[in-house]
Amino acid sequence: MKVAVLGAAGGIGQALALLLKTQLPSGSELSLYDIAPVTPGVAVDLSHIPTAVKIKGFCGEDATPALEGADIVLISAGVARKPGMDRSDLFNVNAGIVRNLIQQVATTCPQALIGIITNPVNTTVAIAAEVLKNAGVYDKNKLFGVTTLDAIRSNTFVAELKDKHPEEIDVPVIGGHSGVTILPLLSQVPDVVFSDDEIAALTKRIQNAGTEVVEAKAGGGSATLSMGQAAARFGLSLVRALQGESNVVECAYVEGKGDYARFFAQPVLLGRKGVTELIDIGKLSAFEQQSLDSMLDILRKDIELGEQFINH
Ligand SMILES: NC(=O)C1=CN([C@@H]2O[C@H](COP(=O)(O)OP(=O)(O)OC[C@H]3O[C@@H](n4cnc5c(N)ncnc54)[C@H](O)[C@@H]3O)[C@@H](O)[C@H]2O)C=CC1
Ligand SMILES: O=C([O-])CC(=O)C(=O)O
Repeated sequence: MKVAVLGAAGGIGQALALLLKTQLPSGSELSLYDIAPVTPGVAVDLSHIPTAVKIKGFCGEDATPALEGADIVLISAGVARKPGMDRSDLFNVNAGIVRNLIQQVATTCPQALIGIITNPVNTTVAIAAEVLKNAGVYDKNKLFGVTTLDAIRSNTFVAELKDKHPEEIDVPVIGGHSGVTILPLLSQVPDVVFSDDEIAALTKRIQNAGTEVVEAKAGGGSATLSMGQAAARFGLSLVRALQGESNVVECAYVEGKGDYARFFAQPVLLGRKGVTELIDIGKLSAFEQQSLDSMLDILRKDIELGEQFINH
């Protein structure tokens, strides 16, 4: 099993690489790539941790050596938000970065499962899909926008509010990954009852949680450590699915049936070939249905922007 992290010298990339070095199954290979010259050094640093995971670091313009033979590629390369910015403000820089990296994935490891972390996820996943499609190697079951951070935040905030253990809580989060497109399905959390006010406040906090971190870091970037944890959880779920484990379910932003938008975050069953089943989003409360209806225009426009960036 080989996992490649692109953007590995960054805040997310380094946290993710550390978690993968300590948690990937024995015999795995971990490959770190970033344009930053420090990247081989990050790999040397991590290589001193005594786990049976081989690690190598690569830097410069060419990601190919890092991608050769990769089964899973996780991409966090790109710029992060500063206070006052929206995720969509990152499009100008990050769209080109994702396009270039995915072009290299398309030629070097087209069969790999790909997880896109780089924002704006609503748009960068559409960019990746179009690049892969134009290269003739697109498999919609193998491309994921990583929205796991929305799920782990929801679990944390609900547990805090209801005095539960966070690991007992599993909130499905659907839609996309920015502002009102992030929709936690709080009505589906078993054995927890919320007042209408609690639902409204929690939903807003989950939608604004990225901004909460951006403001708290005061110009020093956005979520990196919690995102490292979220990406590691998602990446390790992909590993378990590739190894044949059954019942591996995660919420992720995928190209599904198109009932709501071409790409939509929802629970998916993972298997050896990526998504093996789209799990229905179930029954929504009136509040959730209304929130879903009113986000769709925004989500569809975000997706269109990515498609046009490649096919203009
Ligand atoms: N999906 C999600 O839930 C989340 C996504 N993010 C996004 O993840 C991205 C990365 O965030 P951080 O790690 O905090 O940023 P960072 O600035 O700490 O790291 C980004 C890394 O990307 C590298 N990079 C830039 N251009 C590159 C290229 N062409 N090829 C390879 N590497 C390149 C940089 O050298 C840097 O090491 C941002 O776009 C951020 O908005 C952040 C948090 C959550
Ligand atoms: O808010 C940001 O810019 C980073 C991000 O996606 C998150 O923390 O959810």
